[in-house]
Amino acid sequence: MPARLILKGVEVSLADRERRFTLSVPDLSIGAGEAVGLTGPSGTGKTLLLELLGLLRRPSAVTAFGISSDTRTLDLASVWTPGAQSPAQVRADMFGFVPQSGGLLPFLSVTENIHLAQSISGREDAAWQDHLVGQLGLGDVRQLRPGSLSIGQRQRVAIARALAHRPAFVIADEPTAALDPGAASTAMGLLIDVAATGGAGVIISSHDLALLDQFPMRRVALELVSAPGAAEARSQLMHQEALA
Ligand SMILES: Nc1ncnc2c1ncn2[C@@H]1O[C@H](COP(=O)(O)OP(=O)(O)OP(=O)(O)O)[C@@H](O)[C@H]1O
Repeated sequence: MPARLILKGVEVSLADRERRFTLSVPDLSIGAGEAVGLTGPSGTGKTLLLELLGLLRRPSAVTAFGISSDTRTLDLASVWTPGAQSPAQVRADMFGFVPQSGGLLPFLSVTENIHLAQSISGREDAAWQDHLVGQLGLGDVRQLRPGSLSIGQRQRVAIARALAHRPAFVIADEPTAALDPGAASTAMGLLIDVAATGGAGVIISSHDLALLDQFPMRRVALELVSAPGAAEARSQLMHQEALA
């Protein structure tokens, strides 16, 4: 059985002196090769949810949070326990990230940026790297540095880099926000296709509902559920029908 990311009864909070925000995920499951679109009004916790999934935030409550397959279950809630595999190790091993605007290293070429993900994880695979460069239409610019690429090309490099080490899951936070509608649609389609080809599950946040509607993916949304004026703002993950 391919890997499946499973969350049940998971909560994560942000707090400072004046306020507290809690995101609740009653139930979320993302399978290998599956694409999930994440939406929700500004401030409902989309980035926080993606940070939780990518082990950048420690959950405050967990019934189940793990990656399961036939051969093993990796308990993601235990990565903060001393002596366990660290969040950074598990993150580098299991996840790829596509940030809002590239996040590429400016002094490395396209190929070197993509290859870095393989060398960090110890998963060198020149054939897969060449496949990604080809599928993402980057063959003609592979020797160039990010500064001489268009924004759309940079996002395609970021997609290739996120998938280069064959992660089980890809987390994309507003990956097309900086692109014009045509380039956004191309990049979104490629992200979904390339992730599926690599057998990776992908979760993509976007404000652009019309863009998400172009692709046949499962949809989840965050909604604010706290009463107005409540001491703690609370948001919750809801499941929606795919519209495409
Ligand atoms: N230190 C903090 N303490 C309490 N609440 C916080 C803190 N930092 C951020 N928040 C709140 O957490 C909520 C979730 O933020 P997050 O950035 O995840 O939302 P988002 O849905 O990604 O927003 P956007 O669509 O505008 O990017 C926001 O309402 C924000 O105001």
